[in-house]
Order: sequence, then structure tokens, then C-alpha cells
Amino acid sequence: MEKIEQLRAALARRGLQALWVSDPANVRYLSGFTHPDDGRLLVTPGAAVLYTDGRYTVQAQEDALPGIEVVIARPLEAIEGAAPAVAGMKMGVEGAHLTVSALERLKERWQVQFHPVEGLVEELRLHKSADEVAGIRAAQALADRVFAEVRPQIRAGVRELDIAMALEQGLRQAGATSAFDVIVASGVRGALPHGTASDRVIEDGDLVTVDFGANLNGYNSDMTRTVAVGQPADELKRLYNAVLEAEEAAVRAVRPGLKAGDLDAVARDILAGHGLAEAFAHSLGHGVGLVVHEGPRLAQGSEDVLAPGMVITIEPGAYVPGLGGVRIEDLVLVTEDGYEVLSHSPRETLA
Ligand SMILES: CSCC[C@H](N)C(=O)N[C@@H](C)C(=O)N[C@@H](C)C(=O)O
Repeated sequence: MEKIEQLRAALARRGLQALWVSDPANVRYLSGFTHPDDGRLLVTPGAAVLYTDGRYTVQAQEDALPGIEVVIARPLEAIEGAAPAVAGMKMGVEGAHLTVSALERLKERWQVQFHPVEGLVEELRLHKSADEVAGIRAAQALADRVFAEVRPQIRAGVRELDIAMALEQGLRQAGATSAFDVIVASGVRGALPHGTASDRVIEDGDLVTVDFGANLNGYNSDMTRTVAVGQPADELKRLYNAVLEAEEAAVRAVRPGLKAGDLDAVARDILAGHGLAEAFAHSLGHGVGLVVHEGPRLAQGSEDVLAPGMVITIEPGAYVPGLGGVRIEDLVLVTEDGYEVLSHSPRETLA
């Protein structure tokens, strides 16, 4: 019940008594329910009730964390049944997730004051428990194993799609799923930061960016490697070595207490020094957990502060239309005295 108590304290700080949790990642985090798309959680001062329907009677009871009460009901029955218990309360709803029509359904049935809130549960999710870190570590270890198996297939004559399928199959065979559509961007397609695998055939001299993650028991990993096939042109090698320098420096700089915006600047300044400021077209990284992109934000100007237990990515890139691109990404745990890199797939060295 520790998470629920933390949530109640956060609600009280905002003058609220209850929260209707509809974001699936938040439902899962607070209740343990492993099919959270079909679940809602109502947290009040006296109870935390998971509502789901008859398809999940057994699963919800098995999953529910201690202190979570499970009610099996159809969605409208669920909210009608809860009406007496919430009457008169100041009720938070998740503004970034609840649809307008879902809010209308609640308004028709509950005599409460509704207050849209953002980031309440997400704030709790920033700091991973030891169990959560173990889950992310396991997902990344599995992704590292699959990458090692597939790495020899990244060669001239093979389609990007074949690499993506081999990675997805490896993840599936090991009991995981793909955390997101696998990115395989080779040659000039490397200039697309999110170039999901196409039928392009990899050529000699290409750099190939492979970005993928495992979702294992709900927790995600995220890693990118850029691989050289044959001898890339000098300009591509220059790009690669600049990104590698920026990535390694940013990883080394990770420590609790550091502002995420300042960490972003470590990598951005190095790339700017190589004339690649414009080419680094996205943020340095993000938190990873039940969702691939969650807090903290490692971006220009971000005021988020790193703390032990956060799991983040460090992923500078450089993308040059007509030439190609590079991204190198590691998954990093912020520790009490610095950091631990959770991704162990070797990075290329290009002389
Ligand atoms: C669609 S999930 C893609 C995962 C990938 N590893 C990734 O995080 N790519 C980054 C370039 C990215 O999308 N960063 C976001 C946070 C951004 O810069 O806005």
C-alpha cells in the first residue's frame, strides 16, 4: 500500500480526496493489474478499488497488489456502483488521458467536484523501486542477448526489414515483445531519427542505426547501436566519432542532483563543437519504465533533477539529409553516487 499512501499524500497536497486513475501505465503501477487497458482504479481516503470486467476475474485477483480491492463490473455499472462512496468528494481525474466522453459519463453519474490533474502518479513512477530496476535490467539483458544473436546478420545484401524481424522474433522467443516498432535505418535513411525498418537493402559502406527495446513483464528497455558495414566514407566516420564522444561524455556526467537540462548540454556542446548542433535534432534522452518515454525529460532547459533510482536513456544523434545519420543510446540507472550502465551491447569503434 506504500504507493497508494504516497498518492494519497500527493492528492492531499493538492487539496484533493480521491483520484480516478485511467492511464493504463498508472493503473498497472498502482494496482499491479497486468491488463490495465481494461482497468480503472479509484483511490479514495478509505479504499483503492480496481474495476475490470468478467474477462479478467481470475487475472485481476492474481495480479492485485495487497490492499487493492477488485470489483468485476461492466464500465457503466462500475461507475454507477461507486457513486455513493464518492459523493461530495474533490476528485482528481487524469487530464492527459481521460477522454472528453469518459469525463461526461462520470459527470452524469457522480456528484463530485472534478479537478483535472497531470503528472501525479507519473511523479511517483520517476523513482524506481528495487523490483522495478530488476525488471528493467532483465528486459535490457534480454535485448542485449538478442542483439548479439542478430548482429552478424547486419551486412550488405540484407533488408532492414529482415533485421527488424530477426530482432522481434528473438524477443518473442525469449518471452518478451518489442517495446516499439524496431528502427533500422541504413545508408541515407540513417538521416531519419525514427526510420522504422523498410525494404531497403543494406549496402557496403553503410552505417546502420538499430534502435529497439524489449517489453518484459510490462517493463521496457531501450537501446540504439549504429553499426558499420564495410568501410563507411570519412564524413560518416567523423559523424560517428562525434556522436560517440558526446554519448560517452554524457554517460560519464550522470550523477544524482544534476539538472537534466545541464546533462543535455554536455552532449549538445560537444556536437556543436563538431559543427553538428543542427544535426542533433532531438533531446538527449528520457526516463524508461512501464512506458518507453516517461520522466525525467533530458532535454534543453529541462529543470528535472536526476535522483537515485531513475532509469534514463542517453542517446545523442546526428542526422544529415542526403548523407546518413548516427545515434548511440545506452540505458542508464542513476545510483547514489553516480550511474550504472544497464545496456551492455558493444559500441562500434570506427578508426
Ligand atoms: C517511438 S519510441 C522510440 C524510442 C527511441 N529510442 C527514442 O527514444 N528516440 C528518441 C530520439 C526520441 O524519440 N526522443 C524523444 C524523447 C524526443 O526527443 O522528443
